[in-house]
Amino acid sequence: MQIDRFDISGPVLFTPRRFVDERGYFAETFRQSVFVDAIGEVVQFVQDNQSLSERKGTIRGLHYQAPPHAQGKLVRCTQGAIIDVAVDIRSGSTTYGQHVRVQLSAGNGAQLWVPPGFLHGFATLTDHCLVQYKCTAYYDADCDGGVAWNDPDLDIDWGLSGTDPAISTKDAAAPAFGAFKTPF
Ligand SMILES: Cc1cn([C@H]2C[C@H](O)[C@@H](COP(=O)(O)OP(=O)(O)O[C@H]3O[C@@H](C)C(=O)[C@@H](O)[C@H]3O)O2)c(=O)[nH]c1=O
Repeated sequence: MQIDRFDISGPVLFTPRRFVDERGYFAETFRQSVFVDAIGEVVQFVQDNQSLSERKGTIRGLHYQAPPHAQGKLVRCTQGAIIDVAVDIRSGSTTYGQHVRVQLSAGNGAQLWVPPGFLHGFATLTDHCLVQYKCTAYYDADCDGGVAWNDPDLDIDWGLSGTDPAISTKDAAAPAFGAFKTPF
């Protein structure tokens, strides 16, 4: 397992080793001991999610779930490719408002750990994009929140270069980052 860190503390990129042979490959996609060692704490995943985005240029985000139901997420793309983004919204963090941005794809097998205290979102770079993620807390609609994906203060490059993005009604109505009060 290759483990990469960022200038922003918290998020970690995991890239499982692939054992390639004439059949294809084998990979351990999750190993608790390696994961716990890398993030420096014990967490329990209680929910697995999967979303299919039919078209390239779909954006889901930026989302968070507020305490007491805050979620850490381990995100991967198992069909197609995405730009995955985690924005630091931890009060008092020296990197508050800054983000980590990675490409996750079926090809690279990489997985991003998005800890509690981060907004999360992704943009699909291909049609028929399948994204799967493990969560450390159950979904709770009352704690669900978001921030505008295209907020100029966040200045996120979603890698869409002019493509008109497909956005949910909920995400299109999300508040600006400046109007948002972090619950973390
Ligand atoms: C996230 C979620 C949604 N739902 C329901 C609520 C709603 O009717 C429907 C679609 O929900 P959404 O529009 O919020 O789905 P989506 O926009 O895909 O939301 C997801 O986006 C990514 C970026 C994340 O980080 C996730 O945590 C989650 O917020 O599914 C659940 O039942 N359980 C869940 O865990």
